[in-house]
Amino acid sequence: MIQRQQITPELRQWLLEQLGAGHGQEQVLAAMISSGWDAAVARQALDELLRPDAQPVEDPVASRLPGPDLSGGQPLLQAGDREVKVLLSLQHPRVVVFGGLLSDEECEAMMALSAKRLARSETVATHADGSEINAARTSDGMFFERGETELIRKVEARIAKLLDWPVENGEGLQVLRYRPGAEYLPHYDYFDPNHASSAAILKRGGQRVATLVMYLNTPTAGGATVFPDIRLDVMPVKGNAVFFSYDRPQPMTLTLHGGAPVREGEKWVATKWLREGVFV
Ligand SMILES: O=C(O)CCC(=O)C(=O)O
Ligand SMILES: [Fe+2]
Repeated sequence: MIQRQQITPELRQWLLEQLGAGHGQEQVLAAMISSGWDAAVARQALDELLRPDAQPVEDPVASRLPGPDLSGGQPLLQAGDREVKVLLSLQHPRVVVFGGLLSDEECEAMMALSAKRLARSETVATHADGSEINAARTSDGMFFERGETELIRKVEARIAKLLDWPVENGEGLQVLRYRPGAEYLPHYDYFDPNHASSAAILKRGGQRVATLVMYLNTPTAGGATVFPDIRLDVMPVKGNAVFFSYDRPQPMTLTLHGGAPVREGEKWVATKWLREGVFV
Protein backbone atom coordinates (compact mmCIF):
# COMPACT_ATOMS: atom_id res chain seq x y z
CA MET A 1 0.00 0.00 0.00
CA ILE A 2 1.23 3.46 -0.82
CA GLN A 3 1.30 5.72 2.20
CA ARG A 4 0.15 9.22 1.33
CA GLN A 5 2.70 11.82 2.35
CA GLN A 6 1.47 14.21 5.02
CA ILE A 7 1.79 17.97 4.88
CA THR A 8 3.02 18.54 8.42
CA PRO A 9 3.29 21.89 10.27
CA GLU A 10 7.07 21.43 10.06
CA LEU A 11 6.88 21.18 6.29
CA ARG A 12 4.66 24.26 6.12
CA GLN A 13 7.17 26.16 8.27
CA TRP A 14 10.07 25.02 6.11
CA LEU A 15 8.23 26.09 2.95
CA LEU A 16 7.50 29.52 4.41
CA GLU A 17 11.14 29.94 5.34
CA GLN A 18 12.31 28.96 1.87
CA LEU A 19 9.88 31.37 0.20
CA GLY A 20 10.73 34.06 2.74
CA ALA A 21 14.42 33.66 1.91
CA GLY A 22 13.59 34.60 -1.66
CA HIS A 23 13.59 31.16 -3.28
CA GLY A 24 11.00 30.94 -6.07
CA GLN A 25 8.17 28.40 -6.09
CA GLU A 26 9.79 26.24 -8.75
CA GLN A 27 13.07 26.12 -6.86
CA VAL A 28 11.32 25.09 -3.64
CA LEU A 29 9.33 22.44 -5.48
CA ALA A 30 12.48 21.02 -7.04
CA ALA A 31 14.14 20.84 -3.61
CA MET A 32 11.14 18.95 -2.17
CA ILE A 33 11.02 16.50 -5.06
CA SER A 34 14.74 15.81 -4.90
CA SER A 35 14.41 15.06 -1.18
CA GLY A 36 11.79 12.40 -1.86
CA TRP A 37 8.46 14.22 -1.96
CA ASP A 38 5.85 13.13 -4.44
CA ALA A 39 5.58 15.94 -7.03
CA ALA A 40 1.77 16.21 -6.75
CA VAL A 41 1.81 16.34 -2.94
CA ALA A 42 4.59 18.92 -3.01
CA ARG A 43 2.67 21.10 -5.47
CA GLN A 44 -0.49 20.80 -3.35
CA ALA A 45 1.37 21.81 -0.19
CA LEU A 46 2.76 24.86 -1.92
CA ASP A 47 -0.59 25.81 -3.47
CA GLU A 48 -2.36 25.58 -0.12
CA LEU A 49 0.29 27.75 1.48
CA LEU A 50 0.02 30.44 -1.18
CA ARG A 51 -3.79 30.62 -1.21
CA PRO A 52 -4.73 34.06 0.13
CA ASP A 53 -6.99 32.58 2.84
CA ALA A 54 -4.74 29.67 3.73
CA GLN A 55 -2.64 31.03 6.54
CA PRO A 56 -3.35 32.18 10.02
CA VAL A 57 -2.65 35.89 9.85
CA GLU A 58 0.21 36.57 12.21
CA ASP A 59 1.38 39.81 10.71
CA PRO A 60 -0.88 42.85 10.53
CA VAL A 61 -2.66 43.23 7.23
CA ALA A 62 -2.94 46.69 5.68
CA SER A 63 -6.59 47.72 5.40
CA ARG A 64 -5.98 50.19 2.56
CA LEU A 65 -3.36 50.06 -0.14
CA PRO A 66 -1.93 52.52 -2.63
CA GLY A 67 -2.96 51.97 -6.24
CA PRO A 68 -4.54 53.58 -9.27
CA ASP A 69 -8.32 53.78 -9.50
CA LEU A 70 -9.10 51.67 -12.54
CA SER A 71 -12.77 51.18 -11.66
CA GLY A 72 -13.83 53.26 -14.66
CA GLY A 73 -11.85 51.07 -17.06
CA GLN A 74 -9.97 54.03 -18.55
CA PRO A 75 -6.70 53.29 -20.36
CA LEU A 76 -5.52 56.87 -19.67
CA LEU A 77 -5.33 58.32 -16.17
CA GLN A 78 -5.05 61.95 -15.14
CA ALA A 79 -2.18 62.07 -12.68
CA GLY A 80 -2.25 65.76 -11.83
CA ASP A 81 0.06 67.38 -14.36
CA ARG A 82 0.33 64.42 -16.74
CA GLU A 83 -1.74 61.83 -18.55
CA VAL A 84 -0.43 58.34 -17.80
CA LYS A 85 -1.18 55.19 -19.81
CA VAL A 86 -2.28 51.93 -18.18
CA LEU A 87 -0.58 49.13 -20.13
CA LEU A 88 -1.27 46.12 -17.91
CA SER A 89 -3.34 45.42 -14.81
CA LEU A 90 -3.18 42.20 -12.78
CA GLN A 91 -5.32 41.59 -9.68
CA HIS A 92 -3.27 39.06 -7.69
CA PRO A 93 -0.62 39.98 -7.12
CA ARG A 94 -1.66 43.58 -7.76
CA VAL A 95 0.62 44.66 -10.59
CA VAL A 96 0.05 47.63 -12.88
CA VAL A 97 2.37 48.69 -15.69
CA PHE A 98 2.23 52.38 -16.61
CA GLY A 99 3.30 54.03 -19.85
CA GLY A 100 4.67 57.56 -20.04
CA LEU A 101 4.67 58.27 -16.33
CA LEU A 102 7.80 60.39 -16.86
CA SER A 103 8.76 62.49 -19.89
CA ASP A 104 12.10 61.87 -21.61
CA GLU A 105 13.34 65.21 -20.26
CA GLU A 106 12.38 64.24 -16.70
CA CYS A 107 14.19 60.90 -17.05
CA GLU A 108 17.31 62.60 -18.34
CA ALA A 109 17.25 65.25 -15.62
CA MET A 110 16.91 62.58 -12.91
CA MET A 111 19.84 60.59 -14.32
CA ALA A 112 21.98 63.74 -14.49
CA LEU A 113 21.00 64.77 -10.95
CA SER A 114 21.91 61.38 -9.50
CA ALA A 115 25.04 60.64 -11.59
CA LYS A 116 27.50 62.47 -9.32
CA ARG A 117 26.21 60.79 -6.20
CA LEU A 118 26.23 57.38 -7.90
CA ALA A 119 29.90 57.85 -8.69
CA ARG A 120 30.52 58.47 -5.00
CA SER A 121 28.51 55.45 -3.80
CA GLU A 122 30.49 53.34 -6.26
CA THR A 123 33.75 54.05 -4.44
CA VAL A 124 32.11 53.12 -1.12
CA ALA A 125 30.53 49.95 -2.49
CA THR A 126 33.67 48.40 -3.97
CA HIS A 127 36.64 46.61 -2.47
CA ALA A 128 40.20 47.83 -3.04
CA ASP A 129 40.53 45.28 -5.85
CA GLY A 130 37.48 46.78 -7.59
CA SER A 131 35.07 43.91 -6.92
CA GLU A 132 31.55 44.57 -5.70
CA ILE A 133 30.64 44.10 -2.04
CA ASN A 134 26.98 43.11 -2.42
CA ALA A 135 26.71 40.14 -4.77
CA ALA A 136 22.90 40.11 -4.75
CA ARG A 137 22.69 43.66 -6.04
CA THR A 138 25.37 44.60 -8.49
CA SER A 139 23.98 48.05 -9.27
CA ASP A 140 25.07 51.41 -7.85
CA GLY A 141 22.49 53.36 -5.90
CA MET A 142 21.66 56.68 -4.26
CA PHE A 143 18.66 58.25 -2.48
CA PHE A 144 17.10 61.64 -3.05
CA GLU A 145 15.57 63.40 -0.08
CA ARG A 146 11.80 63.65 -0.39
CA GLY A 147 11.06 66.97 -2.13
CA GLU A 148 14.76 67.59 -2.70
CA THR A 149 14.40 69.57 -5.94
CA GLU A 150 11.52 71.05 -7.89
CA LEU A 151 11.63 68.13 -10.35
CA ILE A 152 11.58 65.55 -7.55
CA ARG A 153 8.67 67.38 -5.89
CA LYS A 154 6.75 67.41 -9.17
CA VAL A 155 7.29 63.69 -9.78
CA GLU A 156 6.37 62.82 -6.19
CA ALA A 157 3.15 64.83 -6.41
CA ARG A 158 2.27 62.99 -9.65
CA ILE A 159 2.91 59.60 -8.03
CA ALA A 160 0.79 60.56 -5.00
CA LYS A 161 -2.12 61.50 -7.28
CA LEU A 162 -1.75 58.43 -9.50
CA LEU A 163 -1.55 55.97 -6.61
CA ASP A 164 -3.88 57.87 -4.27
CA TRP A 165 -1.35 57.79 -1.44
CA PRO A 166 0.03 60.76 0.55
CA VAL A 167 3.42 62.16 -0.50
CA GLU A 168 4.37 62.00 3.20
CA ASN A 169 4.05 58.20 3.22
CA GLY A 170 6.69 57.84 0.51
CA GLU A 171 10.37 57.17 1.08
CA GLY A 172 12.85 59.32 -0.80
CA LEU A 173 13.33 58.22 -4.42
CA GLN A 174 16.11 55.71 -4.94
CA VAL A 175 18.05 55.68 -8.22
CA LEU A 176 19.87 52.52 -9.31
CA ARG A 177 22.25 52.20 -12.24
CA TYR A 178 23.01 48.74 -13.62
CA ARG A 179 25.94 48.23 -15.97
CA PRO A 180 26.17 45.22 -18.34
CA GLY A 181 26.06 42.03 -16.25
CA ALA A 182 24.59 43.80 -13.21
CA GLU A 183 21.39 42.43 -11.72
CA TYR A 184 19.19 42.46 -8.63
CA LEU A 185 18.38 38.93 -7.47
CA PRO A 186 14.73 38.16 -6.62
CA HIS A 187 13.66 39.60 -3.27
CA TYR A 188 10.67 41.05 -1.42
CA ASP A 189 10.56 44.78 -0.71
CA TYR A 190 8.71 44.51 2.63
CA PHE A 191 10.72 44.23 5.81
CA ASP A 192 10.89 40.85 7.52
CA PRO A 193 9.15 41.49 10.86
CA ASN A 194 11.29 38.77 12.45
CA HIS A 195 14.56 40.35 11.43
CA ALA A 196 16.48 42.09 14.21
CA SER A 197 16.91 45.35 12.30
CA SER A 198 13.23 45.67 11.32
CA ALA A 199 11.90 47.20 14.56
CA ALA A 200 13.89 50.40 14.05
CA ILE A 201 13.01 50.57 10.34
CA LEU A 202 9.29 50.01 11.02
CA LYS A 203 9.22 52.94 13.48
CA ARG A 204 9.76 55.28 10.53
CA GLY A 205 6.33 54.94 8.92
CA GLY A 206 5.45 51.27 9.35
CA GLN A 207 5.68 48.61 6.67
CA ARG A 208 6.25 49.15 3.01
CA VAL A 209 2.98 48.36 1.23
CA ALA A 210 3.81 49.15 -2.39
CA THR A 211 6.64 49.72 -4.86
CA LEU A 212 6.85 51.81 -8.02
CA VAL A 213 9.88 51.14 -10.23
CA MET A 214 10.27 53.83 -12.92
CA TYR A 215 12.54 53.25 -15.90
CA LEU A 216 14.78 56.22 -16.63
CA ASN A 217 16.28 54.78 -19.82
CA THR A 218 15.86 51.81 -22.15
CA PRO A 219 18.71 49.27 -22.01
CA THR A 220 19.71 47.77 -25.36
CA ALA A 221 19.08 44.23 -24.07
CA GLY A 222 18.19 42.54 -20.78
CA GLY A 223 17.27 44.19 -17.48
CA ALA A 224 13.57 43.24 -17.26
CA THR A 225 11.88 43.47 -13.87
CA VAL A 226 10.97 39.83 -13.25
CA PHE A 227 8.30 38.30 -10.98
CA PRO A 228 9.33 34.61 -10.73
CA ASP A 229 6.20 33.40 -8.89
CA ILE A 230 3.89 34.57 -11.66
CA ARG A 231 6.48 34.31 -14.46
CA LEU A 232 5.99 37.91 -15.51
CA ASP A 233 8.75 39.97 -17.10
CA VAL A 234 8.24 43.72 -17.40
CA MET A 235 10.49 45.19 -20.05
CA PRO A 236 12.30 48.37 -19.04
CA VAL A 237 11.22 51.20 -21.34
CA LYS A 238 12.17 54.81 -20.66
CA GLY A 239 9.42 56.76 -18.90
CA ASN A 240 7.34 53.64 -18.11
CA ALA A 241 6.93 52.12 -14.65
CA VAL A 242 5.81 48.97 -12.87
CA PHE A 243 3.73 49.22 -9.70
CA PHE A 244 2.94 46.42 -7.24
CA SER A 245 1.44 46.31 -3.75
CA TYR A 246 1.48 43.87 -0.84
CA ASP A 247 -0.88 43.98 2.14
CA ARG A 248 1.27 41.86 4.45
CA PRO A 249 4.94 40.94 4.75
CA GLN A 250 4.46 37.41 3.45
CA PRO A 251 5.48 35.41 0.36
CA MET A 252 1.81 34.67 -0.36
CA THR A 253 1.60 38.23 -1.70
CA LEU A 254 3.48 36.74 -4.71
CA THR A 255 5.55 39.93 -4.97
CA LEU A 256 8.92 38.22 -5.27
CA HIS A 257 10.73 40.27 -7.93
CA GLY A 258 14.17 41.16 -9.22
CA GLY A 259 16.09 42.94 -11.92
CA ALA A 260 17.32 40.49 -14.58
CA PRO A 261 20.94 40.91 -15.72
CA VAL A 262 21.51 43.76 -18.14
CA ARG A 263 22.99 42.28 -21.28
CA GLU A 264 23.84 45.37 -23.27
CA GLY A 265 23.80 49.05 -22.43
CA GLU A 266 22.94 50.44 -19.00
CA LYS A 267 19.71 50.31 -17.02
CA TRP A 268 18.65 53.18 -14.79
CA VAL A 269 15.61 53.02 -12.50
CA ALA A 270 14.07 55.26 -9.86
CA THR A 271 12.18 53.38 -7.14
CA LYS A 272 9.50 54.86 -4.87
CA TRP A 273 8.54 52.76 -1.87
CA LEU A 274 5.31 53.59 -0.09
CA ARG A 275 4.80 53.07 3.63
CA GLU A 276 1.59 52.49 5.58
CA GLY A 277 2.13 55.66 7.57
CA VAL A 278 4.10 58.89 7.38
CA PHE A 279 7.75 58.20 6.55
CA VAL A 280 10.05 60.25 8.77
O1 LIG B 1 15.61 47.07 -11.22
C1 LIG B 1 14.52 46.52 -11.15
O2 LIG B 1 13.91 46.19 -12.16
C2 LIG B 1 13.94 46.20 -9.82
C3 LIG B 1 14.37 47.15 -8.73
C4 LIG B 1 13.90 46.71 -7.37
O3 LIG B 1 13.49 45.61 -7.15
C5 LIG B 1 13.96 47.65 -6.24
O4 LIG B 1 14.45 48.77 -6.40
O5 LIG B 1 13.51 47.26 -5.14
FE1 LIG C 1 12.63 45.47 -5.08
